[in-house]
Amino acid sequence: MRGPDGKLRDGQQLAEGSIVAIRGGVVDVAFSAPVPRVHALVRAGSVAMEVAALLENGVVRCIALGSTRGLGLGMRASSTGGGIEVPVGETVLGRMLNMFGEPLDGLPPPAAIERRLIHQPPPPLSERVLRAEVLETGIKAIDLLSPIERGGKTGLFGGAGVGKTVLLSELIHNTVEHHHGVSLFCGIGERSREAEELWREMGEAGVREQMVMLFGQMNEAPGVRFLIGNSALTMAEFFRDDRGQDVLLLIDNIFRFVQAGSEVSGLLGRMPSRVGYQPTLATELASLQERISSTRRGSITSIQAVYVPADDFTDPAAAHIFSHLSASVVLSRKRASEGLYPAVDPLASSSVMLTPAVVGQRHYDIARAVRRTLAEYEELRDIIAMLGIEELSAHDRATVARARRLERFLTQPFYTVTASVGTEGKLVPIAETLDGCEEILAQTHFDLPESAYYMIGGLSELEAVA
Ligand SMILES: Nc1ncnc2c1ncn2[C@@H]1O[C@H](COP(=O)(O)OP(=O)(O)OP(=O)(O)O)[C@@H](O)[C@H]1O
Repeated sequence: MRGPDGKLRDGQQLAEGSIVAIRGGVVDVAFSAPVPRVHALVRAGSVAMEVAALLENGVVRCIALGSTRGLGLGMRASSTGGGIEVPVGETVLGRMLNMFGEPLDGLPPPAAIERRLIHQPPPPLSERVLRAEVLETGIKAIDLLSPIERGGKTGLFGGAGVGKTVLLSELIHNTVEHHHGVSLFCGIGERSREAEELWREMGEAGVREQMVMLFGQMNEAPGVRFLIGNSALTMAEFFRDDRGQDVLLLIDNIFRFVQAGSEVSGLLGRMPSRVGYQPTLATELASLQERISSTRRGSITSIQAVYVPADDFTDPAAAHIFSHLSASVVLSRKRASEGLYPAVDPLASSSVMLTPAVVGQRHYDIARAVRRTLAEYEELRDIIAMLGIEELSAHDRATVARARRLERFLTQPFYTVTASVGTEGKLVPIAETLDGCEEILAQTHFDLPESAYYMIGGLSELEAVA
């Protein structure tokens, strides 16, 4: 690739070729020597492409990173042999950029300290560290049942419309302001409207200056949605490695990265594998996820929304993403339909942080007791539906009473939806969440109706009512 000044760098040689085939977003270009290598950037007119495969006789197969409209057979294409680079450094902070690091916010391009290739190896194993530290979010259900690991990876799983984006925005609201370091938001294949909203909200909250936003939304070419994660990581790695900072990386939605990989794979003519996904799904995902790691120098804490197709958690994409995470917050449609927001499924959500050694014995015991109570209630639900609650033993009735209160206590008003719901959002420290759950498990204040526990902050609010 030419430098920002458009000139060739030392040792680079311009290769000229011509287009011999175009199939959707895949373009074949025939080069006489030198033939560009895999991941080289090729330009034809205004269209940028990345070499994905080398065919016979100097023909390279490229993925277009924009619309191929206007390209024609025989058209000239050129490559310097260099790969795609993005600007890195403090000057990208406060900006909204695309996968090339070009502005989407209408301002001049960031004057970068340096430009770096978007494909980079993950840090070596010997450099990695685990800190076993919890990132408190102020969201009761998450802090209690699925604590987020600082420097780890958390997934927010859910089918369409169960509240992934709302929860991710709330997490941004609750953590970005208190985060000492930089934040990076990477939008992959979601709606552009959501991108615009987030950009505006971050500006209003005054946190934009310590944040970079990269977007490759659903209207972009599959190649863009496939590569934008790499662009984001290259920028994040600069802050982690060169500046020794803690980076908060938010991704909405990592499933769209897998989906884009599948589109690209199809266009490249590869035979699909299980459920139609690309045969390279595991490798592609790992090459991105492994770069998201914490090292001796700095950390990357990532929170990734994961769309689960047709609410099927055995879907290969969801299952593979799951295997990379240290905490999984699973959102359930049933809870969302009952209005129990955030719709966190207490039995399906998990975290490697939830051990006595990390969160302490008391937290661990309360979380287990809450889970057990809710699991017992789940089993009793069928009997209640068939025979009515009167048929239950006194012991079971008490379990149901506790479970229904816990369920409601774990709901919480969010800042993100204040305008549409009408209640001001609330942050609840983990100590208050633990006290609250303990009191419910001990059946304190049981004279109050269940509804008193719904959409409150800490249990002290209940005492005010009582
Ligand atoms: N915590 C909440 N409190 C109140 N309403 C909520 C909450 N979370 C989600 N909702 C409701 O659910 C709707 C869908 O939420 P959201 O857009 O976050 O879903 P999603 O899972 O990201 O969906 P998609 O897969 O379509 O992107 C919201 O517009 C809102 O009406």
